Parts: sequence; C-alpha cells; structure tokens
Amino acid sequence: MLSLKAYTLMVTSFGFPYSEDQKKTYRVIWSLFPPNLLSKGINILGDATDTPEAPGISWRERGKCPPDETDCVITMESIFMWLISTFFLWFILALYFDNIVPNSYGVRKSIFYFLKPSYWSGKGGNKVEEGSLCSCAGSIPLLDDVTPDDEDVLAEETTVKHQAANNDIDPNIAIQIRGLAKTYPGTRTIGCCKCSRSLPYHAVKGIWVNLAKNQLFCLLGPNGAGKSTTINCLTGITPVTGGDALIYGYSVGSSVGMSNIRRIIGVCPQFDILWDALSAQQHLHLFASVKGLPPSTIKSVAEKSLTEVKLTHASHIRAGSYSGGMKRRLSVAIALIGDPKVVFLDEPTTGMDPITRRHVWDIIEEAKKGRAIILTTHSMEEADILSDRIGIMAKGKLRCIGTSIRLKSKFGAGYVANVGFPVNTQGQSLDNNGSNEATTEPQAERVKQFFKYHLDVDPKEENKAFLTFIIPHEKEGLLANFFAELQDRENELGISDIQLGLTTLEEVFLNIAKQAELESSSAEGTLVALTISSGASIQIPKGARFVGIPGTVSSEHPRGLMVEVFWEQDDTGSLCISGHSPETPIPPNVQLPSADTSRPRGTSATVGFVIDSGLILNRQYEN
Ligand SMILES: Nc1ncnc2c1ncn2[C@@H]1O[C@H](COP(=O)(O)OP(=O)(O)OP(=O)(O)O)[C@@H](O)[C@H]1O
Repeated sequence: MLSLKAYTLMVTSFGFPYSEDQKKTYRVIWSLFPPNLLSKGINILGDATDTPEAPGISWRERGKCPPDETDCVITMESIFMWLISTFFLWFILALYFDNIVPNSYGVRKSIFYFLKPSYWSGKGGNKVEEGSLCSCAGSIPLLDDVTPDDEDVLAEETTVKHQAANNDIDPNIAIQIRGLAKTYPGTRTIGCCKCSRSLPYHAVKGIWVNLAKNQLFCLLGPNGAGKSTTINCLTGITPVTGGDALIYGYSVGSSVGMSNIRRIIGVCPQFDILWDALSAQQHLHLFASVKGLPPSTIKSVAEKSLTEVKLTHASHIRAGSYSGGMKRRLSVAIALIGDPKVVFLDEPTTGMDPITRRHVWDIIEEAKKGRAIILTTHSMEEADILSDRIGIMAKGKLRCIGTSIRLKSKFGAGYVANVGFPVNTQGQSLDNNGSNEATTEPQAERVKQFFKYHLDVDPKEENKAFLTFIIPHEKEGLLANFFAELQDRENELGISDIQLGLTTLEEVFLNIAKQAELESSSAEGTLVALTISSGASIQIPKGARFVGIPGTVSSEHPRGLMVEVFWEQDDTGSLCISGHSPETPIPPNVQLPSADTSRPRGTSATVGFVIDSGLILNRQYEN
C-alpha cells in the first residue's frame, strides 16, 4: 500500500497527468486520490519557491498560474477545492462501506439502507442483514413451537407467556426473554466470491425466561449450545430472528429500544475487545466518558475500579502487554463501570489463576446488589458459588432451570457418601489407635457389605483412604436410619469420617449434555465408536448410556448383552467416551429391536441399540 502511494507520488512529481498533453479524464480520475493532489500542490509550491528570488504564491494569487509556468492545468485554488471535495467523498464512502461490509459477527446493513425512511427517522426496527456482501442469504425457515420436556422450563415458559399476553409488568423482573430465537441464515455465495452454499443454522430455538433484579442468572451449556448467541442478541451485537426480549421494558428488537438498553447495560464479551495501545486507566476513562459519567467523577471511579480488579500497578502500562488474566479483569472492570443496571459476563474468568478468579468472584458477588447479572461459564464451581438461578442450554434450547440445589436433586444421580479411613501422611492405613497397620482392607470390605446390604449400592470410587458411594434419590427415605447406624458402628468399622452431600453440578451438566447429544444424534444419525471388552468395535449414538450389543445372543444370554457407557467432556467441551461397564445380560423388561436395525443400510458397522435408562435404573431400585 505504502509503495503504491510512493509510486503515485513519484509519477505526479514527473508531471503525469497534470499537463496539456494528457487527457482531462486521466486528470479527474487521478485527482480523486488526495495524496496525488497533495503531491502536485507541493510540486507547484516547490517550483514557485525554488530560488531566493522566486516570488512564491500568495494566498490572494492562489487561483492564478505562477508567471513562469508554461504548462499550467491546475492552480493551488483548484487543488484546495479538490482536497476539500475528496475529503467529503471519501468520508461518505467510508461511512457507507462501514455500514454495508459485515462486521466480525457477520452483521451488515442492506446495500440501499440509506434510501429507507426508517434509517433517517430512527423508527421502525433494527433491520440489518447477515452474510458477506456478495452472498444472497437464503430465507430463514420457521422454527416449530416445541413444548419443553422439563416441567420447570415449561412452568417458566407458561409464566412468561401469560405475562406477555396480559402485558403484566413485574417490577422485580429486569429481563424478560420472550421466545428469543436466532437462526444464522444459510448463504449462497455467488459471483465475485467462491461458489458455496451453507444451510441456515438454528443457534437459539425459542427461549422464555424471566431474569430477576438483584440476582445472578448463570447460563451453562456445552460448546455451541447458544449461550454467547443469546447474550449477543440481548446486547444488540447480533439481531434476533424470532421472539423478543425486554430489558427494563425496552425491546431488543427495536433500534429505539436498543439505544435505551445500551445506556443501562455493561458487557464483558467472550473475547477481550481492548485497544493494545491504551492503558487500563485510559480504557476506563474512555468507557466512563462514553457511559456519560460526570467528568469530575471519572478519575476517582476509574481508580476505584482499578483497585477492585487489582490492576493499579499496571494502570499506566499498555493493555497490549497484559497477560490473558489481566485483560479479562480489565474487561470485567469495563463492564461494571458506570453502575449499569444489567451486566452480561460471558466467561469472565477464563484464563485466570485460582487466586485471581476467587477475587473476581468476590467482585461479581458484590456487584449483584442492585443489578441483574447474566453470566456464562464453563466452570461448574463458579456457577455453583455465584448463581441464584441456573439455566442449562444445549443445542439452542433451555433444558433445565432452577437453583443449584434443585438441579442437583432433580438431575443428579442422588447423594454422594464419602467414608474415610485413617491414613498416615504417606497414605498408609492406620488402625483406630493411630498405629501403622494394614487393617483397612477387611474394614473397607465390611463397610461395602454394609452399604450393599442396606442400600444395595457398590462403591463408585475406592482407595486406602476412602470409599465413595452414589446413593440414588429413591433410597432417600432409608438414609436417616442408615447413617445413624453407620455412625454408631464407626469404631467397629474403623471409619474416621463420614460425609454426605448432593451430587455435583458437573454431573447434572453432563447428564443434560448427554441427553441433548443423544436427541440430536438420533435426529442426525451421529455415531461414535465404542470398543468393548472382547476387542470388537460397535457404533453407538453419542450420549447413549445403556447400549445393547448386537450379535451377543447365546444359550447363556438368550436376550444378549449390554454395557453402560461413561461419558466425559473433552478439551473442546464435546462429549467423548471415558469408559464402559463390563458386559451384563439385557434384563427381561427391555424390548429388543428387530434384527435388521443393527446394521443400517449403507454401512458395514455394527450399531448398538439404545436402551432406555429408566428401564434399567428402575429395575435396579426395585431389586
Ligand atoms: N455468525 C455465525 N454464523 C453461523 N453460525 C454461527 C455464527 N455464530 C455462531 N454460530 C453457531 O451457533 C452455535 C452457537 O454458538 P455460540 O457461540 O452461541 O455457542 P456457545 O454456547 O456460546 O459456545 P461456547 O461455549 O463455545 O462459547 C454454534 O454451533 C456456532 O457454530
């Protein structure tokens, strides 16, 4: 770019195209580029002042050719006029292209946006388009209105629908999300760009939820669940394609509503949007001014913010040299500056060390007072500690909603009992008097038998120091007497410590993610390979828990064999197989599929069949 500029300047200084020999059209085209005119202007001034005796060009004489100039086709006055006109021309073109070229979220205005009255009046919605300039967006297919499976999600949806229909305004509600949907349009790229076609993608499929004031609502979900898209719709970064949301009564679907919303929200986006050349202090001063804080308070507010996020020592250093954690802290401070009524925090603690993260949690906890906070995170611990309510999304839908305890008791496997045995600092077993003896093993066996006999559960994890049991909710009624007896026999069984708690939020999250994966893989037919103990490999739907293995029918196992598959999340948040149980006979209450479904048409792989978890688990409890 620079060399092109140098080239055109050089060409101009050699006389092209400002000479009688050249066509006027060339001169006009050449003059549209201000550096060329500037170069010609400097040339004329240089020629007029090249000797001490030269008269130069006075302001009054700007419209005349210099007396010794023989080939004069442009005067200084024309150059000034051209420069002023091209300034406006390029300025208007810059504004126009800024509006029609898609931003980083693929959002742009239509090519003829300036012809629409709504653009000039500011009324009539927030009409924008998506996709690249040389693409023609396909029409957006409508989403079916599907009733949620979960009773709490359904109850929330019914409440919001009822309030929306009756125009009920609940003063305790900060955000009301009314069937918010977002479909990224499929595009057909034509002409100037490579010819390709993509299908529309339903990223958010109609969410109905009320978010209260003075509360933190945490949106959880695996990668690609639609969390950031939801936040982007609520903050106006990307336009909604269905439904609406009201933030303090202002609609995100209208440009007037959105400009009011921007005044009362603070956003910490998933990726830091900072200027490398500005320091933390300059960032905060800038955002405080944009949010309209009185100039006299900006300095003290910025200093307080910097202290809160522990960036005082780096307040004058350029943000470009900050670590990832420092940048996130600065983004959190920017989101909170100006006392916004609603704060969106999209994975605010990503990349922070545990000490800094705890510190930021304290800031968020403190910030809850007087505002509504919407947080997305992949840290279950963060969600558990900070949230008043949690919603878990998967595949664009809200799958469950409630407090952490409600979700754990509803979707977790039950209670976790940890039974500890005395060990020394090297991890060796001790007896109850503290002497080094390998007494734990028989005692652990007796504890296992005690659990098996009373609750019919086996340990999920075990080592010398402890045994962990998962006790299903169905056994809840037995727990009081069971633990009273276990405590009475603590000494006899060599137990040093008993802990009882609900299963973790992580387990709830995995259960919901598995369920969603299973739903979509059955719809799309996505299969993953599972290698069973015999070494054979079968294909199973992603997320399936109990899977029947085709071809295992024998006289010993007339109904065939099945396995329980264990899942975990990989680094990208996708579900992957972490292991499986030994093969066990398929119980009689499971209906077996017809033989030809194990080898779908067009594939040579053996496909395991999914067995409803309810059939297996209920049977285990009944036994
Ligand atoms: N501009 C876009 N065009 C097309 N599809 C998109 C666009 N932006 C996001 N998506 C798709 O929408 C889905 C939801 O994305 P989103 O970023 O909301 O997920 P997320 O839940 O925030 O995930 P993560 O936890 O990874 O941030 C993804 O499948 C993503 O590929």
